[in-house]
Amino acid sequence: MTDTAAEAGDAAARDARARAVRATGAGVASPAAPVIRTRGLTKRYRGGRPAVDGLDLTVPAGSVFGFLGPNGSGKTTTIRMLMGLIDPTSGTAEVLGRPMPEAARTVLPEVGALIEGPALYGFLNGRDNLLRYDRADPTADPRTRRARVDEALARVGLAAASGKKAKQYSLGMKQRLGLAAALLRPRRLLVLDEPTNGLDPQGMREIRLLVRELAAEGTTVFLSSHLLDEIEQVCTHAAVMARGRLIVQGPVADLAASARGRLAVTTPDPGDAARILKEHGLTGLSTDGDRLTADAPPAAVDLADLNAALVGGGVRVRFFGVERGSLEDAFVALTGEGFDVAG
Ligand SMILES: Nc1ncnc2c1ncn2[C@@H]1O[C@H](COP(=O)(O)OP(=O)(O)OP(=O)(O)O)[C@@H](O)[C@H]1O
Repeated sequence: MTDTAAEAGDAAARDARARAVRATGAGVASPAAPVIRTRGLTKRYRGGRPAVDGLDLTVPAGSVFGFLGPNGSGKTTTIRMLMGLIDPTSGTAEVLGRPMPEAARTVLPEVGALIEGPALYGFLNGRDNLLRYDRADPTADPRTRRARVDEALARVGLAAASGKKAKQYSLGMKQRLGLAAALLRPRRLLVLDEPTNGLDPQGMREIRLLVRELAAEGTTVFLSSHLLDEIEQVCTHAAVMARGRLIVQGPVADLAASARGRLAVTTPDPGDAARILKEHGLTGLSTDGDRLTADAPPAAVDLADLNAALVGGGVRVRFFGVERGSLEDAFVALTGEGFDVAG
């Protein structure tokens, strides 16, 4: 297909979606409505398999929603469709209850976004970069501009560094300045694409703290990450992507709990312990020094009986218990693959 034909196809699809929205009267947001909702959202770049394939995503209002997946799983492509930067091949996306990309003009002023690093002028200092952003917003009152910029700088901890040129900023400072730009006006939704990518541990902690603060004030935060522990630390909800498809979504606590977890035993007698656990039908045994783990037994098995069997068999038990499943366990169980956290 030529570019023009592809664009014409996009335009036709957009018109069809707009007609469908008008016909159903959708597009009027109710307070309890999800902040993001996609149905069958699909993007196929030229040739190749879909980068995003039939995505049904529901992001509840007030959540910190982690969009998790290994590199190349379709996270950025999804975010770009949600923000109206590219058209879907098929399916629909609603942001703040309105259809995207059709309603981009009214939706985007209520959405703060940080996608693929902020666009900054290196030769301007932090404050002047923000003044530029604020000036570009036709709805921003010039009389309160300085106060707004100062507040945003303070918010992200850059007040003291605001006179420094942006090109002298560390990656973490640039990221925080980008966030400050997103926070120049009140937002109902913040969309952050890998906000801690490339940051040192201290920078990561600062961004996570800020995300929690914003969420506490009622802003819904949608953030993508390829870091499982990051999602477990800051998110209330998560969706897991693999190869363009949604694997699972829901409250983080439920997702982690759905993983069975592991029985762990610490003992100076690991050989005897392994034999006894095997005799009691436990599977997935693995020993590392004095620590033994196994798939958690089914609920019907009383852990007290298992512990008594070990002690009765002469095993000296230092620790015995089931360790909670992590999001990584859930991912591995659902996909049968390891989660590639490198990168
Ligand atoms: N403009 C493009 N043209 C063609 N293919 C693309 C384009 N952008 C992304 N892709 C492909 O689509 C797939 C999904 O990429 P995407 O960037 O959405 O994933 P991601 O989960 O955000 O990964 P990363 O964390 O590496 O950015 C990949 O196979 C990628 O190579």
